[in-house]
Amino acid sequence: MASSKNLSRFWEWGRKIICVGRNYADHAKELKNVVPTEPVLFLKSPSAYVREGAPVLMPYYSNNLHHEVELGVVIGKGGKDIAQASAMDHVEGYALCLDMTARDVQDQCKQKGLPWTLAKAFDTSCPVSDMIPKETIKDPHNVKIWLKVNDILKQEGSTSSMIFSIPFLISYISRVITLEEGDLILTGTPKGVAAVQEDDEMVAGIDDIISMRFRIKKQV
Ligand SMILES: O=C([O-])CC(=O)C(=O)O
Ligand SMILES: [Mg+2]
Repeated sequence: MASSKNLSRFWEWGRKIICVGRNYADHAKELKNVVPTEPVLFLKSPSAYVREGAPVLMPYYSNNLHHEVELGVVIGKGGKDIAQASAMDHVEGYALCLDMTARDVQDQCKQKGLPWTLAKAFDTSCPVSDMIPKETIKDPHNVKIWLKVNDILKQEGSTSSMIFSIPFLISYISRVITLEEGDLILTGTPKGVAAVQEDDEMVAGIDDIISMRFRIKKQV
């Protein structure tokens, strides 16, 4: 069945999910982190993907699951050492993504100097929308990403506030990690991250281009 795979269903490719942290100064500050001078990178497992219709699960070891709405960039053409000038040629499209974060676990990891895997990479930690064709978003550095919980607006930010641009991130990441078609880059979240509870409903969107909804359930 591998031949039936289509990049429009990038989440089925099982490729890398590369996340950028602290790419919005307002969010770095709300968590009392310094505003970075170089991108902060971490990874999620491909098993983190979850699609509308399935629940987002609170890991059994966390009591403080946070939403982070982010613009995702779907890689269409792989590469290593990609120049910023040609970086956008490697983009197939975009996706609306959530970087679900077990904040209590992340805080413990930070204190102990341990990696964030348990806080960031658990199953269902990466809800994703359908792929948005590249042509639909003419300027990915000028769209509004937003998220509501139970109809209350929690996050709303413009991608114009990103510290590191998409071409910069593609170039920077590809010096370290070879990019492959089907990879996804999460470009960071604006301020307003907060906890969700069992049975809460999150609705997120990119302007009025796309929206998606997910319900929170506890891992059993
Ligand atoms: O956990 C964090 O604060 C880092 C992060 O993912 C983001 O800024 O989007
Ligand atoms: Mg994030």
